[in-house]
Amino acid sequence: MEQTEVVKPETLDDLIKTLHKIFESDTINVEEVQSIMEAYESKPQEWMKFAKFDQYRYTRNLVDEGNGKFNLMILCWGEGHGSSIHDHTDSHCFMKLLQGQLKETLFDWPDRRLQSGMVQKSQRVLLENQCAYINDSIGLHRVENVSHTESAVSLHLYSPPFQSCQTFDQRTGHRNTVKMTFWSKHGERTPYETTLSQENN
Ligand SMILES: N[C@@H](CS(=O)O)C(=O)O
Ligand SMILES: [Fe+2]
Repeated sequence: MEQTEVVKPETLDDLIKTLHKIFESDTINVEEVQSIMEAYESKPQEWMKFAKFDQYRYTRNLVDEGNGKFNLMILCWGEGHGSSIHDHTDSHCFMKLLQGQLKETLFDWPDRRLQSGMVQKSQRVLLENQCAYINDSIGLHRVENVSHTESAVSLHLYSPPFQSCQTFDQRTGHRNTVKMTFWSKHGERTPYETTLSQENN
């Protein structure tokens, strides 16, 4: 596959422009997107307007709709906040750390017939500016900010965009489909009613 030279995006706007270009193509090169996202050096003043925290759970804040090809969003994780075990609805998922650290735990898909517990496959800590990648064929994950003193902020790109995912009970492997909502869009808080159904955390 054709891999264009990785030019370091100097700003978040720069990164967004480059992503628009890359996603004009119908085939996407995972390594290319990952390196571009990793090459952007996080500068809080560039993303602060999107970083809105909630006291109780992580928030999802839409940054850019990628011409319908991807959703780019900033997730804000307070101390001790974490997601459930979940899938990514057959999309590509890129996750770059803008601030702090996040622990990612990987799981295999549970066998529907066995109804047994889910055993973790691996675990890693993502550091500032690193960019991880997952999709449903790699498996499922849980993401947590395990710090008691530092918040964390991450930049996620999903392609194609999706509005719901499946969450899994670690003890039984039982799954639920949950709707995913935005705490804010383009820096503006989403009206209250539309955020009620968020359940992935
Ligand atoms: N995939 C999750 C965030 S994470 O835990 O990877 C979400 O979009 O809410
Ligand atoms: Fe995820």
